[in-house]
Formats: sequence, C-alpha cells, structure tokens
Amino acid sequence: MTGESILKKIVKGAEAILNRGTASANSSEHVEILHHGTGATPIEREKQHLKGIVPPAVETIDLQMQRCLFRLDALKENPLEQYTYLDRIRNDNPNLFYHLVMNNLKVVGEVTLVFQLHVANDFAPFHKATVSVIYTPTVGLACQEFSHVYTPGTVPGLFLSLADQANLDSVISNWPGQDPDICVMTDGSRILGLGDLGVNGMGIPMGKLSLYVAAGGFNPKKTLPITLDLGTNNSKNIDDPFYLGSKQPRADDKTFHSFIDAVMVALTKRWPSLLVQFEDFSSEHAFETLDRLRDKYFMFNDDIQGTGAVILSGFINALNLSGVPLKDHRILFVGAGSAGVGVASQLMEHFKRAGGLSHEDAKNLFWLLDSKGVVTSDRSDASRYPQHKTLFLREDMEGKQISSLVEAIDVVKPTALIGLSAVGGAFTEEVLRKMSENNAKPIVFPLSNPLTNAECTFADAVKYTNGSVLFASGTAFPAQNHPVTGQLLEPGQGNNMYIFPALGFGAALAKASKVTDNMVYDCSVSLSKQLNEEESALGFLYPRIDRIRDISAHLARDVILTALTDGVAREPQVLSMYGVRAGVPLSAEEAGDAAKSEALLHWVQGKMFIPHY
Ligand SMILES: NC(=O)C1=CN([C@@H]2O[C@H](COP(=O)(O)OP(=O)(O)OC[C@H]3O[C@@H](n4cnc5c(N)ncnc54)[C@H](O)[C@@H]3O)[C@@H](O)[C@H]2O)C=CC1
Ligand SMILES: CC(=O)C(=O)O
Ligand SMILES: [Mg+2]
Repeated sequence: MTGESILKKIVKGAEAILNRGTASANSSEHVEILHHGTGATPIEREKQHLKGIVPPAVETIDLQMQRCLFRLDALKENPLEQYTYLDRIRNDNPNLFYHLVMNNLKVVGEVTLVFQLHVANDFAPFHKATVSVIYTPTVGLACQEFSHVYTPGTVPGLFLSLADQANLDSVISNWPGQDPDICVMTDGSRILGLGDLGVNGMGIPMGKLSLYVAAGGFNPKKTLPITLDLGTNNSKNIDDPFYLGSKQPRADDKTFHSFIDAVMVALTKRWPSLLVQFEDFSSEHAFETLDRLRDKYFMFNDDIQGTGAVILSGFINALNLSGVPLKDHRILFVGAGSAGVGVASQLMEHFKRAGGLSHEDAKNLFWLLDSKGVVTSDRSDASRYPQHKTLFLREDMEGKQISSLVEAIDVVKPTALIGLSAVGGAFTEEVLRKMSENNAKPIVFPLSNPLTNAECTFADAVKYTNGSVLFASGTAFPAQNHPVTGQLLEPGQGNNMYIFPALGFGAALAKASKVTDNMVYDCSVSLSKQLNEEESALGFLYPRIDRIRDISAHLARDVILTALTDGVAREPQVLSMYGVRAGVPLSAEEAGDAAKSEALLHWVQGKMFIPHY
C-alpha cells in the first residue's frame, strides 16, 4: 500500500470512528473499549465514563498501528523488548495486536506513512516482519528468558502440573477465558532446537496460537495455551532462582503417559470439541502420544504432521523445478527425530500416492543421518533404536557405517538435503559445494529453528551453489542477489506455520471427530498449489507469507472437504451444504462440485476473525 492510500484509509477510518454507534454500559464492554484506548469514540467515552481516562486524541486503529511500528523500529536492536512490547499489546488490546500483526507479517519494499515522515528509507523489511518477533526466531529467545521477563499477575496460559494430577478438573476450571476451540500444548521438553526449557516453553503455545488467529482465523478469545510441568532436566532451570516451574527431574515415561492421559480426559470432559495440538514434545513422546491418542481424541502433532505437510508442499514445487524425475531423487535427512521422520514419512506417502512407487521403492530413496551416523539395520546400537527410526532403516549398506555428513554425501549423492538436526551450521561450505557439484539444482532445506540452529544461512547456500540452490529454511532469511545475474532471490520459509493454522481451522470448523492422514496430506498438496503467477515465475517454493489469510481459507476449505470424504465431519451446516449425514463419507465426485466448493470457501472466510473496534 502506498503512503497516499494509507493516508486515505486513516482519514476514512477517523470519519468512521466519529460516527460509530453507542455502546451499552456492561462491564466487559467497558474493559474492551477502555483497551481500545484512543480508538474509543467520543460517544463511547461519554457512555462508558472514559473521559479523562484515555488521552484526548481520537485515533483510528491504523494510526495506533503506525505508532506501534514506530516503537518497534526504535526497539529493533533489542528483539526481546520488541517481543515483550507486542506481548503487552496482545494482552491489553487484542484487536490492535492482530491488526498490527496481520498487516505486517511481511512487508517488502514498502515504507509506511509514519516511516516516510520520520524515518530514513533504510528500514529493513526483515525488521518489520512481525512474524519474526512473535514467532521464530525471537520466540526462541523469549522462551529462554520467559522466567526473567514474566510479569506477575499476567496469565500467559494454563500451567498443568504433575502435582495437580488428582485435581485437574478443578485446575482447568480456573481458566478465566472463554471456552476454547483450539489449544496448543507442550511439556517444554524440546522447544525449537533449544532443548528442554521446562515451563519456559510457554512462549511456543502462545506464539503458535497468535498464528492460529492471525493466519488461520480463530477467535483469539477462544484459544488456550497449555504448558505441562513435568519437571525439567535442564540444570540452568534448576539453578535459576527465577525459574517458574517445579525444580524436579523430568517424570519417567510411565508417569508421563499417565499424566497425559489424565490431562486429555480432563480437557475433553470440560471442552468436548476442543482441538489439541501437541507441540515440541521430545521425539519419542511425540510419536508415542500421537500413535496412542490420535483415534481417541481430536488432536494432532504439529512437529510430526504439520512439519511433514509443510515440507512436502515445498518439496513438490522443488521437485518440479529440479527437473529430476521423482523416482530418481535421493534424499538425505540430517536429523532423525520427530521432525525428520515426520517429514520423511510424508514425502514417502507422496512418492507412493503421486509417483506410484511401491513402499519398498519409495523407502529406498531415503537416507537418515542422526548424531551417530546413517541409520542402518546393522549399526551397533540398532537394537536400541526408538520405533520411529526403524521406519527408515537402510538395509543395503553391507556393513558399511557412515558417521559424517560429508561421507554420506559422497556415498549417497543426494539430490536433496533436509536439515532437521538442530545443529547450527551443519551444512558447511564443503557440504554445499558438493551438493552443487552433484546437482544442477540442489534442494537444500536447513529447517531447524531458531535462526542460530539453522543448518546453513541462505547467503551461504546461494554463495556455495553459485545461485543454483532450491532453498527453504525454518526461520526466514533475508533475500540475496544471484552471484552471477544479480537477480534478487527470495528464500522460502519451510515452517509449519503455513499448515497448522489452516489444518486446525478447517478441522475445527468441520467439527471433525479426528484429524485423519488424508486431511493432513490434502492440506499439504493444497498448499503446493497456492503459488500465484508471479510467485511461480520467480521460482518460489512457498507463497508469500503476507497472503497467508487467503491461503489458509483455501487450505481450510480443502481440509473440510477431506473431512467430508473421510466421513469424519460433523458440523451440520457443512453436512447440509453437501446433503450428507454425519459418518457417511461424501464421494470424491460430489466433493469436486465447483459451485459448492466455492460456497464452502465463502462460508470459511465468513468464519474468520477480523480485528476491528
Ligand atoms: N521448520 C519447521 O517447521 C520445523 C522445524 N523443526 C526443527 O527441527 C529440529 C529437530 O526437531 P526434532 O526432530 O523434534 O528434534 P530431535 O532432537 O528429536 O531430533 C534431532 C535429530 O538430529 C540428530 N542429530 C543431532 N546432532 C546431529 C549431527 N551432528 N548430525 C546428524 N544428526 C544429528 C539427532 O540424533 C536426532 O535424530 C529443531 O531445531 C526444530 O526446531 C521442528 C519442527 C518444525
Ligand atoms: C516450527 C516448529 O514447530 C519447531 O521448530 O519446533
Ligand atoms: Mg515445534
């Protein structure tokens, strides 16, 4: 948007604000309007006895947003301050927070009105992307500092402690918010690539839920962040006088599972249709809980399923650009945890469904490298592999064990290198050069978060592959110029934030009885088709993040359609649109009805939260 059009919008908004209707004087509205601050109309101020309480100026939400941006810019050398500043706004004035976030997810090549007036044009777009503050990379820092920056009296979410296992009903009933539709739950045991942060991990459910609202369309009042306190094995937490969780070693596996079961029973007793997203659990627990609970509860695991779906989507586009037929790809994963195996499984599913490969043929295109080497059937620790690793055992290495990444590249000659190891810088100059020597267009995805854990930067990937790389990273990197042509290259962000808001929104709107594999897979394929003409021409793997709302609406619609064809949708309005009964699968042919699908899209869009006063 140009400075002139922003100005017009502000003037129009100021007229609207002066004309806005009266408000009744009930106490919750009083608080809400008080929180609009200078956005309260003169009439509202009169009726709600706010005169003198808010400053005299009457401002539009756009002007308030500009002030916030100005403040964020002033704080750009201190990301944690930016984060806490935004967090205060999120608490006090959610409408302003989401207006700000949604309008500044990513702004490229644009200078807003206030910046034109006050700031030189060197304001880097990277700093203006609110998503980088409320999500990765800054959320990682915010988690590490959670116990230090916590303001007593604020309610970041619900803390459920092992010590309260017998009283979970009563603890859950203390939640002061509205009945939630969506909850993100972590036990803080593997926060991004930062390890066990204990209850400091609360920043992750908060950040993910902000995206459920901004990108997906959930009502912020109906979101619930949960952090489970099962102890911590991080000595920094134990030694920290300010640590906000229990200073005990993590519970054993049996206690962990019994607590998770008790939590799920209590949550669904109180809120039967609540969708629970499991997030950042240590890998074995992530797989075990998903396997055990997925058919019993309305839940999914974001690190396994959301990440699998988002990376498959970018990979489908990279496959097309690579010029290498699907069956000739060789994919080397660096990292074989919840994310690595989740992504490998989703890619393999696609190779079977879209490429027509048998299970064995598809599996043979994958090599997984963990901290001890390539995962083979005859490695010395093979009998102790956790179950998830055994899905991708190499059985053809004839006793040869490979422990280094460089050696693995020499032996495997991968067309694609996927980093989910949390080892920052693992894709060295030598690694990247080898990928470039072996492939005309190497696929290199350093997906670990936050920024410091990324396996390589975009700058290095471009430099050491001479600009030929097909790239996506978990945390956004700034654009680079092609070393030969000088063309501006914009990197893709392969982060599950493109999937979970829409998968969750679609599943919740459908009132699905469960999240099926087909819903996850179709959400992924749908995302791969969302590139517009310009993005396709530029060779993007993912659409621009500032289009996320529109994209999420399409993805959510497709998730609902799959819930219908899987026979798990229960929302009466959705069922009646297609004339089916709950539990009766819709045929693929009926699901393909273009007019109905358009009507469903409009229905989804109409359900999306829009911040306003
Ligand atoms: N881009 C995205 O959307 C997502 C990114 N992630 C990131 O993926 C990373 C891993 O997550 P999880 O799989 O849950 O963690 P994890 O700790 O279970 O897995 C890490 C894996 O890396 C391996 N590893 C460690 N050092 C290694 C080395 N030097 N060489 C080769 N392998 C090595 C480990 O053996 C393990 O298999 C984290 O940084 C996380 O932030 C996770 C989910 C989504
Ligand atoms: C993005 C995400 O879910 C992770 O890094 O764990
Ligand atoms: Mg995660």
